[in-house]
Amino acid sequence: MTAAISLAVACFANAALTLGRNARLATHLLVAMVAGFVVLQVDMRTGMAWAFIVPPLILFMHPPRRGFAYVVGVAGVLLIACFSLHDARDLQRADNIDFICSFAVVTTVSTLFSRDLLATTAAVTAIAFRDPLTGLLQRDIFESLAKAQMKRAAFGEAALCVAIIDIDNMKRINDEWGHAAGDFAIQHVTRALTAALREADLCSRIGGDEFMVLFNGADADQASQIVERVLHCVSIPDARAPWHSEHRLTVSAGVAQLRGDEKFSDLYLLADRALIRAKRKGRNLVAGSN
Ligand SMILES: Nc1nc2c(ncn2[C@@H]2O[C@H](COP(=O)(O)OP(=O)(O)OP(=O)(O)O)[C@@H](O)[C@H]2O)c(=O)[nH]1
Repeated sequence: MTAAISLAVACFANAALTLGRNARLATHLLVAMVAGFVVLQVDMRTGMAWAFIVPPLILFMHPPRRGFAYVVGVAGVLLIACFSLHDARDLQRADNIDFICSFAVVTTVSTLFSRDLLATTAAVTAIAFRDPLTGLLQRDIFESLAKAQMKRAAFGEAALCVAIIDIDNMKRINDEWGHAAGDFAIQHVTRALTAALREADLCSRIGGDEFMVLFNGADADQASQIVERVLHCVSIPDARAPWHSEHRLTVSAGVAQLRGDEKFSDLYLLADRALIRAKRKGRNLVAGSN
């Protein structure tokens, strides 16, 4: 009865902590309570029977990568505690040996299952969050990450900028060398972005031939310099390009810096207007928003 009440209290505390977004502490608490419940059972047999829920519980609540080591650790401690606290004669009983073997099997199967789950989760995340042609972030994921970073930047000292980068004369590439050539151009620009951007910069293909970058900790001048590097990388000819030497691939860009409490849509508009100015000035240029 006491054990059942403590388990109920543990579940309640866990739910409260999880709702309060302290999920890690909630997990540790629940695992500790269940492990305590298992160890303090009146006899080893009942304790071991309850122990069966520990590995699946940990793997359900913990991210699988950490759950892998955590489950083995908790299961080991649990077994040692059961052995030390209960009557040693219990060990002689064949059915308890059966319990221990079954527990080991449940632990192993749960752990293997967690590895599968990890691989599946990674694959699904890659499909859901990434643009299939470029591997860059999907627009809506980029937008929500950018909004979160903008909120943080509004409270802090660090500057924040966004840039919109658009391939020049993409329609001509598609019309003259086909859509596969257009796709090649998009991938070429993606490679240039990956080479020129810093690790902290967020990048997305927000539309057909249009990319957006968020520079955290860079003002308009610094962001423009990085975008200039992108322009330089794009201009390096690729021998595999379907247009050979008949075309020179270039991009234009508009940069806007967060000055006050602008929303994401305001910054987008400023960067987009700057991009239009860069196109009007003759393309292959970076323009600022002022
Ligand atoms: N190959 C390919 N083409 C695309 C894709 N998405 C959009 N496009 C094409 O990209 C072109 C975009 O053209 P615009 O940006 O409007 O114009 P542009 O020819 O690039 O001219 P400027 O932007 O003014 O330099 C259109 O022809 C679209 O059909 C894609 O995923 N693959």
